[in-house]
Amino acid sequence: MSEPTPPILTLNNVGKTFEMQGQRIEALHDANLEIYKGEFVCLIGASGCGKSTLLRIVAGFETATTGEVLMWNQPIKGPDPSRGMVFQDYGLFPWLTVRDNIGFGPASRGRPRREIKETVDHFVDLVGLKRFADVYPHQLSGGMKQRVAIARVLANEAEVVLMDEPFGALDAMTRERLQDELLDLWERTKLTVLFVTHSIEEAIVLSKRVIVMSAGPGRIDNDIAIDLPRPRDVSSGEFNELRRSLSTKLHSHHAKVAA
Ligand SMILES: Nc1ncnc2c1ncn2[C@@H]1O[C@H](COP(=O)(O)OP(=O)(O)OP(=O)(O)O)[C@@H](O)[C@H]1O
Repeated sequence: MSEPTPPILTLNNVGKTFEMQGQRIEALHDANLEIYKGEFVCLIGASGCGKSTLLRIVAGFETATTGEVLMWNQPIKGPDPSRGMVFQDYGLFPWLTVRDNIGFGPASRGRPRREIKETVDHFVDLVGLKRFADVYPHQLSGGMKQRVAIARVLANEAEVVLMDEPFGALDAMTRERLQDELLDLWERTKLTVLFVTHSIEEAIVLSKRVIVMSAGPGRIDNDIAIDLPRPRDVSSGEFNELRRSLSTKLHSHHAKVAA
């Protein structure tokens, strides 16, 4: 019998406490989570409940105070291109063209020029920016910038894409279009995505699983499978039922914290 595939990411009793001006802030308490290759998982929860902290620990930008974080059963010891982060403010280099932004990772890892060109051409095409390959970030719309940021992570051979409210700064129409594009990319590339959002609707549209977090201290409260067929119809009864149930869960946590 073949061995079961291990999770791509594992969090075992992960905690994070920050020290700030003599105060201790428990940003994350005893978080346990397993994510399997190819899953699209959204983290949702009130402001300050530790979503970004959890993402940054997985990225390797922060170290956990307690517990362990593993990728393919190996401890995460720092940032690595296999875990690429996409931020709300894009994080592009303004002095580089779209092409050079996307090729930055492979170039800094010393890949041959021809290979870099092929990689960049492939990803520029994949995110539909062929016509804009030689322009600078300030010449792009927000949606286009976010596509460059995603292509940059993919060109760097990320297996896991960590997205911290990537569409939060975009207008509703652009946001919906990018959600569709991201789902299309995800289906084609079989990426594993861990995505932070404040929007219940966005979480249900995108996810295979929604992780509900709560504050004071930050922790994981629920892990909910979203089994709706794709593409998801935001006006369907089942979608609304899930929206209501997630909203109730989020608000009951707020109420507990406030009490
Ligand atoms: N570098 C830091 N130093 C001190 N405290 C921090 C630091 N980073 C985060 N925190 C604290 O940890 C807690 C969790 O913050 P975090 O940014 O992870 O929450 P969040 O759920 O992502 O919030 P939001 O939805 O508002 O972005 C907050 O109380 C925050 O003030």
